Amino acid sequence: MTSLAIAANGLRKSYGDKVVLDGVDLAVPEGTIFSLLGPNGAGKTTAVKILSTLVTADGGQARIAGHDLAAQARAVRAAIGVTGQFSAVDNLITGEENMLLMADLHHLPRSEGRRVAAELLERFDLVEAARKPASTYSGGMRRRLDIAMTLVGGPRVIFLDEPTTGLDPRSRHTMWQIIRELVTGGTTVFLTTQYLEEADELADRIAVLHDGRIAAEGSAEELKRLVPGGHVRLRFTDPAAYRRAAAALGEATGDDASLTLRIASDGSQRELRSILDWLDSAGIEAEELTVHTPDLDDVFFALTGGAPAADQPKEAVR
Ligand SMILES: Nc1ncnc2c1ncn2[C@@H]1O[C@H](COP(=O)(O)OP(=O)(O)OP(=O)(O)O)[C@@H](O)[C@H]1O
Repeated sequence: MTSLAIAANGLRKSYGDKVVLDGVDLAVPEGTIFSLLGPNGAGKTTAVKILSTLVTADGGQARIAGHDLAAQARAVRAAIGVTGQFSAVDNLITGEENMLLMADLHHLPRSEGRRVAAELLERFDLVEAARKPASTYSGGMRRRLDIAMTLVGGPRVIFLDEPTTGLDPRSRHTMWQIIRELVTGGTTVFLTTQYLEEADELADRIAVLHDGRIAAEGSAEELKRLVPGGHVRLRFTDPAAYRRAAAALGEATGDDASLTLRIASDGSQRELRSILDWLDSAGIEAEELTVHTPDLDDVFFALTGGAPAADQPKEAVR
């Protein structure tokens, strides 16, 4: 049986009369990436602060890496690393000095500290910048240094609070690669993000935080199955072909202006084949066939009651 790196029950937190967390349960198996997804102000950072012992919950319990959050806070702190909005990087000193300072904080012997720092600077592609002040680093370099510093203590659970917010696409992809590599060594990653795409890319399991509660939880695929919205779209250039298809396909919704038909479908090979077979046998030629499968945007907006996602085809098959 896989054990849980994070197990939380009924976490509550209010600031004044604002309820931020209203009974949050979490179960994160060891060696996996878990993503807590939510819009600005949903309470993601508050959850990270509670689970990393920085803030005390008003109610509920949690065990992190097997240690009770309230009774064994020191053991929890020794087992975790936290990076994110509250970066530990000191701008006035170099990247290497930041690393060595971290090694000192973890009471590593000097030679061991140097070895670990060099290894991590190399791993995070910071060797060239190592002797430069951190103030000269780009946003992506600073995040990499931040994570490298967190790894000095060999944490079993890492909290990454919005690790890619504000990064350009290239740095974001580098960060994703780093996060994936973290779990291959057995580390557990608890990631908060506002980016659905990021959760979809990285997370084994995703929880959507809304109104202080977990509105839904599951793998990206499981969450996508929660919302309807999958369809196939046929676009015609010949109005006569469009009308014939519309008349024959009773269940399709038509848009006369764009000569487009929309047919509810799960996008499976079987359903696509039957649509194509039907078109062939009726001698109707569609200009274009596109498949729209629900994505995390659809899930997120369905759960949080926002505006529906732009109705864009995600995958063209012909
Ligand atoms: N120390 C505090 N005192 C008062 N209110 C707070 C405090 N910390 C957070 N809040 C409030 O709690 C709510 C949740 O904040 P939190 O930072 O956890 O959200 P978040 O989901 O991490 O959002 P973001 O994506 O903007 O970081 C917000 O309304 C915030 O204003």
